Amino acid sequence: MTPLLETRELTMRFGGVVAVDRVAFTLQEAELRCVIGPNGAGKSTFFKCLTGQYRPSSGDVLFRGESVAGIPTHAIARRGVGIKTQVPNVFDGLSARENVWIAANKVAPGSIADKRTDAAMERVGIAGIAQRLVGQLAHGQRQLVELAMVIAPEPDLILLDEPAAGMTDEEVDRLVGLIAELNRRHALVVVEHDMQFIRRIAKTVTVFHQGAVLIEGNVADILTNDQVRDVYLGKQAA
Ligand SMILES: Nc1ncnc2c1ncn2[C@@H]1O[C@H](COP(=O)(O)OP(=O)(O)OP(=O)(O)O)[C@@H](O)[C@H]1O
Repeated sequence: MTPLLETRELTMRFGGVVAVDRVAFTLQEAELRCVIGPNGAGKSTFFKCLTGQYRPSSGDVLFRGESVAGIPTHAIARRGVGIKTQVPNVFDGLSARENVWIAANKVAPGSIADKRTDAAMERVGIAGIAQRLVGQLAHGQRQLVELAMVIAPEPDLILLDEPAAGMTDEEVDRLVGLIAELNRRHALVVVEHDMQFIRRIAKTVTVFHQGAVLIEGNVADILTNDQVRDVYLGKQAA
């Protein structure tokens, strides 16, 4: 079966630094995959190659078997990929609902956008702040508005880069439940540094180290793996 998302020999160099080194990654329909690794392991660069923020130096990224390497982020989104980057992507001067509506309207204009906007806000739990200006919301609420913007176009695949960053404990609790709920309808790739968060959401985990995949497996095995512990502690992998 053609994977939903695949990378082949994916490589990204910055001058002499090989940030992503011939990575082969496969995600099937309906999967939830977490990508972890210590600082500088290449997670963000890998994410940016998936989302069109970077054009890979070599290798390929395939969505449903078609190459998307190097095409712009908005074009990848239009193919059915919801993307939440680390950089906020909201209009502060507009209401929460207006922001979500703009995202929905890009893919399905008119009354369908209205329906999808309300459904996404309900799913994320922000219907109560629909009319509030985004610029006046707390950080965690803004993150939820961004998540509603990601799901409103009803993507097949959702890519999240460090979604728990800067959230309060309460907001993280909510995000944990939300990711499980999202995974009932969407495949997800979650890039995350925070191991406590990973412990709570992950099923299958891919560990990056020095730009390459060190190991892949179920979360319980990964979190008790000696090699993984060593690279997090800054020791050389065996
Ligand atoms: N724009 C860039 N120019 C030059 N080098 C870069 C650039 N972006 C990343 N790198 C280098 O590539 C390597 C991988 O960085 P990357 O940010 O992808 O790692 P990461 O796993 O996301 O780390 P972190 O958890 O700290 O965000 C590092 O050595 C980093 O210094």
